[in-house]
Amino acid sequence: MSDERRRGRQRPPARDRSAQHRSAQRPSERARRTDPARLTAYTVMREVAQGAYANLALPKLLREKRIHGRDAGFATELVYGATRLSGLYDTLAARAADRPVDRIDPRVLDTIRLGAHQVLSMRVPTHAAVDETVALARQVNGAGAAGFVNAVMRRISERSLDEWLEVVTADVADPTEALAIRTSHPLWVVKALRAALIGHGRAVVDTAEAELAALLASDNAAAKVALAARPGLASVAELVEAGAEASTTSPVGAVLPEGDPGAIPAVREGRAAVQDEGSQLLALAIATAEMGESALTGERWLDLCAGPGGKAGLLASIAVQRRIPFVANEVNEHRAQLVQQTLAAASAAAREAGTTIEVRHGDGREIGELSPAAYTRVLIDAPCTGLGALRRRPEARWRRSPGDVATLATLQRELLASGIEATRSGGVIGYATCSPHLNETKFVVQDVIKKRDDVELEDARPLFRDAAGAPLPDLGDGPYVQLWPHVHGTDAMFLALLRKR
Ligand SMILES: C[S@@+](CC[C@H](N)C(=O)[O-])C[C@H]1O[C@@H](n2cnc3c(N)ncnc32)[C@H](O)[C@@H]1O
Repeated sequence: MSDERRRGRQRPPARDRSAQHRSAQRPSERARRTDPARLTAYTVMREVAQGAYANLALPKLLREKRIHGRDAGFATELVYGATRLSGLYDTLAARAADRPVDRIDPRVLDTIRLGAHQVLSMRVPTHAAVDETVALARQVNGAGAAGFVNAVMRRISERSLDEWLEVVTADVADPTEALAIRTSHPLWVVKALRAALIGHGRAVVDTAEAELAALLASDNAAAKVALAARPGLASVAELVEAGAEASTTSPVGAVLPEGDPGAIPAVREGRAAVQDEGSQLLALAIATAEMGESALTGERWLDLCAGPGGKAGLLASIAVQRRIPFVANEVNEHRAQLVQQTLAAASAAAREAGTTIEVRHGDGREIGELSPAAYTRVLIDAPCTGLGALRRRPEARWRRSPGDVATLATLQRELLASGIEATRSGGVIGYATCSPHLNETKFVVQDVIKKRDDVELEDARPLFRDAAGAPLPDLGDGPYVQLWPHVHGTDAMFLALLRKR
């Protein structure tokens, strides 16, 4: 939690400097409107409540409202922080309002979440945070609600975050439940992540609590903006020239300390892309895995679940360099279009090189039967709960449920089986998720391969090399690779590497 607070210390918009003066005024005389950054944050919170994704809705609205620089950073921290920590802030709101949270209007609750985040986890002076939250409430929730928000905010601001955490966990005997409250994660997610840390060999029972606390803290910290230079289309040097810093984790990566990645020409032109460094390493691992002799000629690569096209972008550009035809498949039409767009630069390079990139719109479960043994490298980046990318998707932890794991596990098995069918003898298959949940990772792979004798599990760990070419440490017991945000600074990506006999 202290990590969250340290990283969340965005400077507030300039108008907060006049808040000291305003706090001496009577509430009826105070500002009736808040600033555009807070209003934008509120609007995005409401969109997220209707099903939008914060990481898509926020940049769009910031662009529309022409909010840039420090104010954009402030709005981003507000939305991400208030959304991630909404479970905790709702508990505090209920205490402060002396009523169950489901008896607080959801629109008013969003205003309180934003206010609580400013007071408890950001550097905004308390009086400014309370005044601005009341001004926002008056503007978007109405005058009656503003009085309620004022009372709730004043009670919340009577204690520091640490003091509140003591209060709300005082009667909680179970340490895992207390950790879930403190770090604002659903209990089932905390339990699943604890099991994953042990099951992937990252922790033993004695070290699990400390590892878990570090992992959950990293879920609440702002993730850096990572960029990938697509081989043959852009270089890390070009990204560095544009203001990024070369990644130490990924050979094709760079990290953007500040600014809009869309302003970098290579990103705008699809020659580079925003992409987690773990995803970059994973795509590079698939491209470099050793194949059996029978797969070395007439190569053809497949990304079975490609949308929106991040890993396909890296794989396709490498395939073009090697003059290998590449197929990206996606079941969702809109996402298939996104793949088409992100592969536009690689597709142009493919035409020039006399090779092909095809974007296919269809169900990956059918490809094994439609095109048996047609591909030499196959990536199955399966749809999953995304429990490994919670820091980038602030609302995800509240949207997912344990039932999703069971539904997805069936689809994951079917996609993996189809991918194996589509692979030629000697070819390699990568099964990946951005979740470390055991039921989506190891158990899927073990279950599928125990019913087959045409595939063997390979050690994926030697394929993970950092920017200097050194083996990436702490990848688990193998043969799988499991990355962790608190260890590698990447999303918690999982990879199983298989070879077709
Ligand atoms: C984890 S995402 C893939 C991310 C992608 N590889 C990237 O790096 O950008 C999983 C994708 O699988 C797609 N999907 C879900 N069911 C599918 C199916 N039956 N066949 C093919 N794709 C499917 C989803 O729409 C989603 O775009």
